[in-house]
Amino acid sequence: MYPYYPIMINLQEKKVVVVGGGKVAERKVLHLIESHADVTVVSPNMTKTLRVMSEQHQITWLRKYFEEDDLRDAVLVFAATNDSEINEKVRKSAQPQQFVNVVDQPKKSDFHVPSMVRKGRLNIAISTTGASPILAKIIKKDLESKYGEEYEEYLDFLYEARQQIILEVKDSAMKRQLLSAIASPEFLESDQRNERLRQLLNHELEK
Ligand SMILES: C[C@@]1(CC(=O)O)c2cc3[nH]c(cc4nc(cc5[nH]c(cc(n2)[C@H]1CCC(=O)O)[C@@](C)(CC(=O)O)[C@@H]5CCC(=O)O)C(CC(=O)O)=C4CCC(=O)O)c(CCC(=O)O)c3CC(=O)O
Ligand SMILES: NC(=O)C1=CN([C@@H]2O[C@H](COP(=O)(O)OP(=O)(O)OC[C@H]3O[C@@H](n4cnc5c(N)ncnc54)[C@H](O)[C@@H]3O)[C@@H](O)[C@H]2O)C=CC1
Repeated sequence: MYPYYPIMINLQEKKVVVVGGGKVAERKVLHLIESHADVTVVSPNMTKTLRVMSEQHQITWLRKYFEEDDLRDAVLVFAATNDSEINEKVRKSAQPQQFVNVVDQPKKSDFHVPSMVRKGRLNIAISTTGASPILAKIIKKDLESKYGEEYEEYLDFLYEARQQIILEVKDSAMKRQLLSAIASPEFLESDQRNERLRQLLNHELEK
């Protein structure tokens, strides 16, 4: 077992090809669309949800059986049919620089899709490296109860506050101290975050 390398990847306007249009393909496509990827599904038929997405031009549907040329220009490829021979053919058709996920062959996949907790800018990915997708889902539920909806607004605040601190505070020790201060339960729970930040900044800058 090789350790996989986790990254948060910006897929905006990147071409992603999903071969197969069943339940598993649908789950992958929904997350890809959330990330604004340019998704093409190659499959003679698709689930109702995928059909609606195609009608609404959220995805491109190539209504056909897979052919090698369908992978052209894709950065990511999902071999998500229910036919393991076709999935293998997809994998073999890919160029070395393309990353392929084979839904029924974890060991032959260049990447796995983790379970995800998303609260705005907070993005937690859970992987069991193929050992147990169900455990990944259980851990996700657990983390979802710990990191609730309040984190979305809080992270937006942290983002803005950090930009402001970087801009206004030149001393690196002071900067570090302020960045730590705002990443605390006190700020998470406060409903007067901006006022508190201003006070802190004024206090530090007067020193
Ligand atoms: C390797 C990986 C490759 C990949 O797909 O990227 C893979 C492979 C396989 N999954 C299988 C089955 C199931 N997968 C799920 C669910 C999810 N599977 C996901 C990811 C991954 N699945 C990657 C590793 C993730 C990790 O390392 O933890 C999640 C996290 C993300 C997503 O898919 O979006 C998503 C949870 C989404 C959520 O958080 O809600 C469920 C449960 C359910 O559906 O409720 C079952 C049924 C129970 C079971 O079998 O365990 C099978 C057997 C198929 C068969 O029986 O033929 C294989 C193939 C094999 O293992 O050989
Ligand atoms: N990685 C994961 O998370 C999981 C993987 N699986 C695996 O995923 C496979 C697919 O599962 P489902 O989506 O439920 O199957 P499904 O039967 O709902 O869908 C299969 C899709 O593949 C398409 N297809 C078949 N031959 C094709 C070809 N030559 N070219 C293009 N498309 C083709 C069909 O038209 C259909 O849309 C299962 O066989 C299972 O091994 C199952 C559960 C979870």
